[in-house]
Amino acid sequence: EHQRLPHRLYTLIFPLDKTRVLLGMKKRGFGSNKFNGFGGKVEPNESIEQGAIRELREESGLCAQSVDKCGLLFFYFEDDPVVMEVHVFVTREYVGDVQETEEMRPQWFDIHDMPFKQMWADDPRWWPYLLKGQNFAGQFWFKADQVTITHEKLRAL
Ligand SMILES: Nc1nc(SCCc2ccccc2)c2[nH]cnc2n1
Repeated sequence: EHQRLPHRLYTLIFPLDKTRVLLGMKKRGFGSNKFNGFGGKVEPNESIEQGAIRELREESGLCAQSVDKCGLLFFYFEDDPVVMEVHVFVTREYVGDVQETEEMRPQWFDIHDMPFKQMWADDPRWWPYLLKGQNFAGQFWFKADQVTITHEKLRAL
């Protein structure tokens, strides 16, 4: 029988504003000291989309009025059996004032000047699809260092 590896659901959401994207410098926990979108685990009592909206509000103070699904990413880490299933969203309609939180120090970046050196190693691979509005699906296999990508699959949907 085909043993499916256990998956855990996560969200990742990027607020866009014309030629800028809001990223957060993660101050603690998983992915700390990297710029990333806002996100985290999906709670049992919410949809994936509601989870993305909740995380954005909790981590940046922004309330998304609408979100667009833009990608699906699977991350495998050496010596960790649980696969991260990350649903990626963008939002262009949001209200509220950006604020620093315990989790995140938000910062706007020009989309053509992304701080990729301070982001996850896979991000430069799928960001061109996100910017072109092309939905994408990707799988990335990492070494235990969480930096080295040993294998990847990525395609436009
Ligand atoms: N951009 C990006 N993001 C993540 S995790 C995003 C989802 C998450 C998970 C846990 C806490 C908060 C947010 C990545 N993992 C491996 N490569 C990656 N690239």
